[in-house]
Amino acid sequence: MNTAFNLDDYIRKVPDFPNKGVLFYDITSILATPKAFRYCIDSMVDIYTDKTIDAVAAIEARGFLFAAPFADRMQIPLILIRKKGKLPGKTLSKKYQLEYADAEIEIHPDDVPSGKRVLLLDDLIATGGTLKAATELIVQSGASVPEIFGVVGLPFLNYAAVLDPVPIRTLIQYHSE
Ligand SMILES: O=P(O)(O)OC[C@H]1O[C@H](OP(=O)(O)OP(=O)(O)O)[C@H](O)[C@@H]1O
Ligand SMILES: Nc1ncnc2[nH]cnc12
Repeated sequence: MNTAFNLDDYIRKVPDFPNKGVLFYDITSILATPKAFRYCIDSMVDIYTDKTIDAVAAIEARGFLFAAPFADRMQIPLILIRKKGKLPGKTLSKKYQLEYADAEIEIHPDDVPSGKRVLLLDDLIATGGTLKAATELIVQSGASVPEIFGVVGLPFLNYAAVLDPVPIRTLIQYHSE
C-alpha cells in the first residue's frame, strides 16, 4: 500500500449540497480516479485481512461501491441494506433520520449468517443514524456487528456516541463543515 497517498486530494467538497449549510464530501472523485479507488480497497483489505469478519453488509447506494470489490477480495458474503421498497421477498425495515432528511432501510434477514460477525460498511459516516439503524437490522437478523467501517468520517457530528459501543474505523476524517 502507498502510505504517502493523500486521499483528501480525491474527495470533492461541495458547499450547500443538497441543502444550504451542508458541506457535501463527494466520493465520486475517488471512483473516477483508479489509483484512489484502489488505495481505498487495498487499505480496507489490509485492515481486515487478519480480523475475523464472516460477512460484510453495506448501505445503498454509495456504500455498495466500496463493499462489492472488498467482499470479492476478502471472499466473504456481501449483504445489501437498501432503501425501502427495493428488496423483494421477506424483509426487516427500520426508520431513521439523516443529516438532511428522513429515511427507511431494509435487509433480507435470510441473507444474514446467523451468529456470525458482520462488518458494517459505508462510504461516509455523518450523524451515524444510517449505520445505527443498519446495526439494529443486522442484530435483529441474528448476527453481530463487531466493527463499523466508513471511507470518510465526520466525527464532529458525534457519530461515535450514536454508534457506541461498536468500534468505528475510517480512512479519513474531517473535523468541521
Ligand atoms: O451518518 P448519516 O447521517 O446517517 O449519513 C450517512 C449516510 O448518508 C449518505 O447516504 P444517502 O442516504 O445520502 O444515500 P446515497 O448513498 O444513496 O447517496 C451516506 O452514503 C451514508 O449512507
Ligand atoms: N456531509 C455529507 N457529505 C456526503 N455525504 C453525506 N451523507 C450525509 N452527510 C453527508
